[in-house]
Amino acid sequence: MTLPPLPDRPLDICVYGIGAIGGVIGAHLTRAAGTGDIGRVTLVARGAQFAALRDHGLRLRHPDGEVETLNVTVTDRPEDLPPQDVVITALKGHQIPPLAGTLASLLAPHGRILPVVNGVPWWYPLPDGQGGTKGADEVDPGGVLWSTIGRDRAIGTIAYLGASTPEPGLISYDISGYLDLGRLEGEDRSDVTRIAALLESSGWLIRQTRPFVDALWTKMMSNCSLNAVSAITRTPNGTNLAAKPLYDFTAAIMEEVRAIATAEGATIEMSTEKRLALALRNPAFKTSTLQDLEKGRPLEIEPIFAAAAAVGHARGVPCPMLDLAVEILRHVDRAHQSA
Ligand SMILES: NC(=O)C1=CN([C@@H]2O[C@H](COP(=O)(O)OP(=O)(O)OC[C@H]3O[C@@H](n4cnc5c(N)ncnc54)[C@H](OP(=O)(O)O)[C@@H]3O)[C@@H](O)[C@H]2O)C=CC1
Ligand SMILES: CC(C)(CO)C(=O)C(=O)O
Repeated sequence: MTLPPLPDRPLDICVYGIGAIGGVIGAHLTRAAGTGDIGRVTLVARGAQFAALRDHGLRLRHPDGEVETLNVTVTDRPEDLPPQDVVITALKGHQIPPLAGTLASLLAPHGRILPVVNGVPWWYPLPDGQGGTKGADEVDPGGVLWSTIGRDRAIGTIAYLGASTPEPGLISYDISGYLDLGRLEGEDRSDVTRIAALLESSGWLIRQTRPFVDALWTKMMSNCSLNAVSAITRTPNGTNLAAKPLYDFTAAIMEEVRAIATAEGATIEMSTEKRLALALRNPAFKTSTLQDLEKGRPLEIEPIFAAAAAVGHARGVPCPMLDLAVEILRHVDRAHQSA
């Protein structure tokens, strides 16, 4: 990796996309702005969310129900911001490629990007068939992020938590959790260590699972199954898992993703039964895919489900249940978008 090191001063941070996850991360960082290693913290939002945050601050509903109001520095004009040391994107997978140029311009030459995203991340290297690597086409069509931003700048970031946006300006932190940060084995991790410490100082629980592919595919196991089934049925995990055929469908996808993970050199330690039992602890939680469906938004089908299936196909791992879920979701999404 030939990136210049991060500067030896507090780091300016921009959180790009203030929805559920960006709202929770942005709130924590804003509270800690100007302390320790955290410099200025700026949020990038748009539309009604931008107006509400600017005019009334960010209201964070904690998992215990308490609501905290924070004054935030927010803009809807990222092009006006000075170069940032760290950019955290909390966008849907399909919302990132169109922002490749904006994100590249926003980053200082030494800037790092933390894409908090479910699914196969755009920086995840897959064989290009010519002895090199490339990103997943389903995630980064045409390799625009790969070539414009560059995968070296990206620090893998996985959100193990549940959040939602009930109304503009209100971020609901529904299921408390942690962020898992990492790079692939063999890559320089000094920036990971520093940014992990910085996030921890803002009140986050941070893990740095090694090898990081284990964390990545463990999360993928949940998303490909729980998120898919909830969007197909339009009901939360608790309702789905109470019906044996849906429990079995969810579990079958989990096992397929486990096999794909193994082919990718990753180990998913958690058993399918344990993961499903964990989901049942929050039976009413609506996955982010179900939240999108209910809000009439496009679903993250290609970056999460189709990309995972594509990795399976490329590795020769059969994943018929995941394929079925992808096809049903594409139909659901098409019907929904044309309604
Ligand atoms: N919600 C959850 O519990 C979890 C989500 N995740 C993952 O985290 C990622 C983020 O998800 P989540 O927070 O739920 O998504 P949200 O849709 O809640 O948030 C995305 C935000 O980015 C905004 N945005 C999109 N494009 C732009 C743009 N060009 N300029 C400014 N703002 C923009 C959206 O605005 P607008 O509303 O106008 O589109 C929205 O506010 C996803 O990959 C998701 O799968 C991971 C773990 C849990
Ligand atoms: C909370 C969880 C793990 C559910 O699968 C998730 O990541 C999501 O809703 O996107």
